[in-house]
Parts: sequence; C-alpha cells; structure tokens
Amino acid sequence: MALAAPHAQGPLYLGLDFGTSGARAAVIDEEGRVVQDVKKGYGEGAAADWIGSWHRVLFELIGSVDPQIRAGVAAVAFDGTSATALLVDPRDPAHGVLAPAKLYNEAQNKEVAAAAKAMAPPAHTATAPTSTLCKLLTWWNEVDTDPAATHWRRHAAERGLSSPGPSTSASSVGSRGSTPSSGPAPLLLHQADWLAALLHEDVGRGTSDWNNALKLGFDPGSEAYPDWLARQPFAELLPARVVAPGTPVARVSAAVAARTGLPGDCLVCAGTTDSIAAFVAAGVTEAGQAVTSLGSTLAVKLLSTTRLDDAAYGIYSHRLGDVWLVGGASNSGGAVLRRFFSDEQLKQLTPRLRPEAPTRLGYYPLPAPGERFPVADPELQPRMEPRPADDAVFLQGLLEGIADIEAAAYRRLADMGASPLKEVLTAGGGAANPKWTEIRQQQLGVPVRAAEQGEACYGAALLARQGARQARAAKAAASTAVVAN
Ligand SMILES: Nc1ncnc2c1ncn2[C@@H]1O[C@H](COP(=O)(O)OP(=O)(O)O)[C@@H](O)[C@H]1O
Ligand SMILES: O=C(CO)[C@H](O)[C@H](O)COP(=O)(O)O
Repeated sequence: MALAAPHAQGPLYLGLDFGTSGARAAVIDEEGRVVQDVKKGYGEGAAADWIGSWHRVLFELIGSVDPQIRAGVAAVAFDGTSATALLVDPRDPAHGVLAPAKLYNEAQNKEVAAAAKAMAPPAHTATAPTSTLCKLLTWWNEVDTDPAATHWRRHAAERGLSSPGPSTSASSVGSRGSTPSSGPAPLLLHQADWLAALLHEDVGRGTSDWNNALKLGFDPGSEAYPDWLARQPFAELLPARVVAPGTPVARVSAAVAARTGLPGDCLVCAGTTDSIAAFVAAGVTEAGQAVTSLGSTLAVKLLSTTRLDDAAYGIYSHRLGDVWLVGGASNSGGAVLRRFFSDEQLKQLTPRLRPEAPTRLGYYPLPAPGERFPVADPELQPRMEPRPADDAVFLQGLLEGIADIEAAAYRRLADMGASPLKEVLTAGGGAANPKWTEIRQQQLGVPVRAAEQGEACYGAALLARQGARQARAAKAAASTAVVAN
C-alpha cells in the first residue's frame, strides 16, 4: 500500500526483510512514518533454488515500490535469517554462488560440530550444529573429502573462471595437502550480506554486521574475530569487515541504480538478523523488556544488562549499540501451525479458542526433529499427538505448546541471571492472534502485547535511517574540519 507520493517529502529509507516464508519491504520518512510497505512470497518451489528465489524477489520487491518513492530513497538496509550462509566467488557474488545456501535451521553433522567445539571456547554459540561456523566447516571439509565435487572448482570450470580455492594450508578438520589456488579464495556471506552486495556490487572480501556474524564466532564485545577463529586456515573465507548494524557500507552501483530507479547516491547500510530487526522495530529501550518474534520460528530477545552465552541451551547475546539482547531461537513457531492450518483457517478457528480452559495436551510442536532453544538437541522429537477431533482444541494445544516453550525460554534466561522480565512485545504473524496473546500472558505472568511496529522490515528501515544520518554527520564534520583548517 502506498501513501500518496506528496507525503514522501525529504529523504526516505528502505528496509528489506527476507524471512522464512517471504520478503517484505517498508519505506519510511525522516520521522519514521511508513510511506509504503510491500511484500512478496518466495513462491512454490523456492526451496529448490533459494538463491535464485531471493535474487528474483529482491528486484521484484524494489520494483513494486512506487517509482516516485523509490527515487527518494537515501539508504537501504536488510535483515535476513540468522546463520543462513552462502559460499560465493568474490569476483561474481550474484551468480558465482559455489554451493546451495545453508539455511538458519540446518544442523551440520556430528564431526563438524565436534571440530567447532574443539576450536571454540566452551558453550560458544558458534559450536551449535546450526551455527554459521559449522556450515563453513562443512564446506571447508568437502575440499578434503571430495575434491572432485568441490563446488568452487566445478563452478570455476563451468564458468571458465580460474579456479578459486583455499591457499596452501593445513586444514583444521583434516590433513590438507598443498592445493595451490589459481584464483581468490571463496567468500562466506550471510543472507543479508549477500543481498546487500547485490545492490552495491562492491563486495571485496565481504562486509557483515555484528548480529549476522555472531554465529560465525565474531565477538561483538571486542568488535573482532577472536584469535581462536582468526588463526584458522579457513580464516581467509570469513567476511573481512564486520561492522555495527546500520553502518554505511557502499552506494548502490550505477548499474543497479539504472535497473531499479534507486538514486545513484543511495547508501547500502549494514543490516542485521530478522529477530533483531523486529526488536529494533518494536522500539524497546529498558532492561527487562523483551520481544518475542512469532514468525515461522519462535525467537526471543530480552534487553539485559548482563551478557549470557551458553550453547548448551542455545542461548547467546547479540549486541545492539551498547546493550545486550539475550535469548535464542526455537525451531517451533508458525511453521508448525502452517503444517496444519492456513492463515485463513487460523482466523476462523481462533474465536473458538478458550484460554480459560487449557487443553493440557502437553505438546512440543516442531516442524521436524531437532530443537535449538531453550533445549539444544538436534534430535528432539516433535510431540503433537493425540490429535483431538475438534480442530479448535488441536490448535489450542499447539498454541499452548509454543507458549510453554516461550515461557521456558524466559525462565531459563532468568535462571542464568538475565535482567528480570517485565514485559513482552510480540512481532511476526502470530502477534495478530489475541487468544494466543492471552494464553501466552497466562504462561509468562507479565504484560504481553503486540508491538506497535512489529515488522522486521520496519526495523531494517530504521537502521537505514541511522546509517544515512551517520553519513550526513560525518560529511558535516569533514567539511567543518576543512573550514577550520
Ligand atoms: N492468526 C494467526 N494466529 C497464529 N499464527 C498466525 C496467524 N496468522 C499467521 N500466523 C503465523 O505466522 C507465520 C508467518 O509469520 P511471519 O512473521 O510472516 O513469518 P516469517 O517472517 O518467519 O516467514 C505463519 O507461520 C503463520 O502460521
Ligand atoms: O529462526 C530464525 C528464522 O527466522 C531466525 O533467523 C534466527 O534463528 C534468529 O536468530 P538470531 O537470534 O540470531 O536473530
């Protein structure tokens, strides 16, 4: 929906959210008012080619913003699903993707998880089987275990590129003979990093942000890769720059400006993950306030004065400015509901739910075996039987089960010394369900309400605005310095 273009006075800011089931864009003005918001599903069959789907939907989404509004966009920022990883040829990140993307919830094998545990500090979030580090180790390991199938060599041959590949070095996950490289080392990018690179086309050795790089092993406290990671033979594959969310990275390329109608001086800013973007959108500022993202997955973020990290429970701390957002992400959530009910069916059944009469079905709703948080168990089995004959009772059992997981997550954080929970704001598709809010409030024992701005793309747009303001301030300071001298 687009407000009349005359409302779109002054610089505008575009936030793009690439979630699990679809992508959304929000354009806001300097005051944070939404000028236009659009969304697009990835379409049937997207899972067969995530990279092609994301690439297509990115330009379709930008193209569906009103041209007049598009022409006023001063900065763009992305949020993507956390630990969704791509391995690219840095010479051609748009088309030179060297292996199928590994999604946020794909747990890597036990050997790789053991290799991550052997190199990282105990209980570090990068040791989780779904971490970006484990995904990188899987790709790195393939060079040793199956050279013929090594993606980057096959890809290079198919495109007549000189073969990129690791420089001669001993692999930490196997004995690697010398493999002289005739091209640049492949580059690991997160989904949000890669989408941003499609717009600025100036990827170099990669730029990521504090939040996306956390599960790779980046330390947002020291704002650097820790020594245990920097000294690994695969360190050359890591994004070279990791900056605060919202930091200006580069301008859109001339070709992309011509293709999209974005201004040639439009800034592409560093992004974040989808649950952090939802947190930014919600405008939470006090310790004890929390945001639960009820999207395809259940992600919990509590603003805490204490930093907590324990992979045994899937708990980690993101940094935003100078505060810590402690929490994690469960595999439960809306993706389970969608297995049984369309959004329309949810709307029809919800009035029949009775929060005052719990079903006591005791479900642990999961879309498939495996859980990340507040239980970190890649083999945890779903529990969603027996299924009552009445769909309203079955739905209530599922909603109660997800609410139980949310409550257990906040209890775990409290047990570990996080700031006491005071209030929960809800983002994502599930925020629209008043009966679910009632069920959750009963479980949590604190006020629960829908965030006024619950869309992650709004949070990404706020980060774009922050980056543009940062660039303007730096320009003003530079011109003042010139005058002073
Ligand atoms: N009325 C509702 N009650 C509960 N859940 C809902 C409702 N409407 C949509 N959902 C859930 O919201 C999810 C989509 O939310 P969204 O924030 O778009 O997810 P994502 O960005 O992770 O793809 C779906 O899985 C759907 O089951
Ligand atoms: O589950 C997800 C898919 O939507 C989230 O992207 C992700 O796992 C949340 O991670 P983070 O806490 O790093 O934002």
